[in-house]
Amino acid sequence: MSHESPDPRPEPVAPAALVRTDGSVTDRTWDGHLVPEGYSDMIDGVRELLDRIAAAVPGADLVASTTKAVAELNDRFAEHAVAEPDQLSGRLITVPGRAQLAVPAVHIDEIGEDGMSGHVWFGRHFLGSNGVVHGGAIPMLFDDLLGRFAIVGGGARSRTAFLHVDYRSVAPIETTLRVTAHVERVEGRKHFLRGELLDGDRLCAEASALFLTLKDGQQ
Ligand SMILES: CCCCCCCC(=O)SCCNC(=O)CCNC(=O)[C@H](O)C(C)(C)COP(=O)(O)OP(=O)(O)OC[C@H]1O[C@@H](n2cnc3c(N)ncnc32)[C@H](O)[C@@H]1OP(=O)(O)O
Repeated sequence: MSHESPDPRPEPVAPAALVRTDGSVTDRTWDGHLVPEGYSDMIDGVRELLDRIAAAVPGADLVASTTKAVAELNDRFAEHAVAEPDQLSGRLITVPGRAQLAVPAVHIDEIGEDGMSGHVWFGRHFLGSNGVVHGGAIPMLFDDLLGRFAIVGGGARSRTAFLHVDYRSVAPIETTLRVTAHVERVEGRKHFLRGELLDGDRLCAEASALFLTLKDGQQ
């Protein structure tokens, strides 16, 4: 059984090249590794695939061909495995979601030293139930976004000490939601940050977090 339904996915806005928030273009990760052309498009494609799989009831033919294609891709990617310091995924700071597939892709509209605003669109991959974003995806979004500000400036490595999320109202999937984040205060190594997720003017969730700059030699 198949239903014709309008495709709710927004037009892709992630650029093919890695465009920084000031409009300049880079082809490197934040720690200097060269990124192959089309890498962020590949990540966008895989994100879409996750949404498509979540939303589909495939026939046996499609299940079998997908299983075979995925097995082949797994083998090919295994041949290109690198050690953690050399990996690209998660290190593309200019790409929504840093090319880390577990992280919801936040598109930054404005960014400064102390805060940012942007938007995010959760596809079916992030469905909890009843048209609502999975509750676990929202802390993931905040941890990643707020953690980014803990390294703005000196670029020092930091780690989440606590992340508190209040779910104020449901966050719908397949809807463009607004995201804000700002630094509340800094006390030595301690960076206190806050964030909000909004559907229009309606507050869906808010977060407060403490990130600690790591000491020399701290793992
Ligand atoms: C761009 C990329 C963005 C990605 C962001 C993703 C970030 C992450 O998810 S990191 C992974 C998740 N987090 C972790 O695994 C952290 C595990 N915990 C730890 O490693 C340690 O407990 C760590 C580093 C947080 C703190 O340890 P340590 O550096 O020894 O701090 P410590 O000396 O105990 O405390 C320092 C200060 O922080 C305070 N503090 C520490 N933890 C907490 C806490 N949970 N709540 C409140 N205050 C705290 C202490 O009270 C102390 O305050 P003060 O200086 O005023 O006395």
